[in-house]
Amino acid sequence: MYQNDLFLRAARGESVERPPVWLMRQAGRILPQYRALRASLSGFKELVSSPDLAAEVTIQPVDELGVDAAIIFSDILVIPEALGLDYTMVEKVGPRFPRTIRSQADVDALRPAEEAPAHLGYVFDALDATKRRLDNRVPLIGFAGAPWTIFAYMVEGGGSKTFSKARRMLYQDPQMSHRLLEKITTATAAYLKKKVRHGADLIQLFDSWAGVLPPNHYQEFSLRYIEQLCRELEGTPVTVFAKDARHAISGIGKLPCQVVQLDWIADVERARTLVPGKVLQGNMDPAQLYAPTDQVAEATRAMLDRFGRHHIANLGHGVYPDTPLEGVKAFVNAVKDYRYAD
Ligand SMILES: Cc1c2[nH]c(c1CCC(=O)O)Cc1[nH]c(c(CCC(=O)O)c1C)Cc1[nH]c(c(CCC(=O)O)c1C)Cc1[nH]c(c(C)c1CCC(=O)O)C2
Repeated sequence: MYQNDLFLRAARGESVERPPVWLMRQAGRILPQYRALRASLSGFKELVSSPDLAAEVTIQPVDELGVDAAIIFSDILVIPEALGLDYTMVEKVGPRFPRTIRSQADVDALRPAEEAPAHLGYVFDALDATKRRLDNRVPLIGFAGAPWTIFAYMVEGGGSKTFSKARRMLYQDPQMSHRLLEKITTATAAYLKKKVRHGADLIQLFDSWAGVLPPNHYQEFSLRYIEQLCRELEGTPVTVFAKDARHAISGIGKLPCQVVQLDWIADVERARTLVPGKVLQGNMDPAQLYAPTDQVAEATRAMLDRFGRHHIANLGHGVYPDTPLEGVKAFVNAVKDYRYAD
């Protein structure tokens, strides 16, 4: 079906000749083509909501870097927006929500979860345009935020070091917290199923703020909703990324998902033991790509040796926007030149 299906074969746990490679945030400011297009637009949201432009930047890293998978250009924050909570993307600051969730009345004022996909037509159109233009060269990854991470943005109103407003709500009103998480989960499940119908071959769930929750709260307010999403997506491979959640790894190992993304702090040997039978994705330190290119290549080979088989090469988090393109290419090419020993 695909000219290059290495990524999907590896994600299904098949034995492949070398690990596939792609980078989180590969469609973005590391590419001069992206920066040029972005400069001609009013902002990030115009790019996200214009299907042809989103398709164009989705494919740029496939052409420029030769990665083994494309990831649809979008953002995890389209879900709160579809639920009726608008955000703005402030240059050099990040996302800001002018209105946040503070009470049950705020939760009730959101749109019904079932209606969310009807407000996300531009994402499905972007998937359609991307599939046409990719012309079966490589598979396409769809994604969403994990419910806890979306909850954190909706309550906090933006990024935060501590997410103390969001965490306070878990202690002060666990019932209401669950109602909001249920709503986010229902909307996300409907959205992701529709992404699959529009050609997403694998779904990655980003729990970027997993690391601020203690183990009991991670189980109660995050993992169970991720598990629900994995179950609803049965038949489609799912990758789970719980960033900075060292304690969560054994719980994630029990999820009905196929791939587990590791951050760059993670201990690969420990993860192998605690996540038996799953494919691991990751986990080069994004800062490693600032090094001279021969060192990048050497560090990449060392990482591939450490993981062994059943691995998808990636960074431990999104590529930093000011990473030199030579460093990114040295990483991708070192993986593509690698062969498993046996
Ligand atoms: C937390 C989170 C967000 N968005 C996302 C996450 C989870 C991953 C992670 O932990 O980083 C996910 C995301 N955001 C974006 C993608 C596109 C696909 C890809 O990986 O290439 C993906 C997968 C585009 C984007 N999303 C954003 C950009 C930069 C906007 C620009 O070009 O001006 C891109 C390319 C903006 C964004 N979006 C978000 C933040 C905090 C920011 C600001 C930080 C920044 O500027 O890099 C929310």
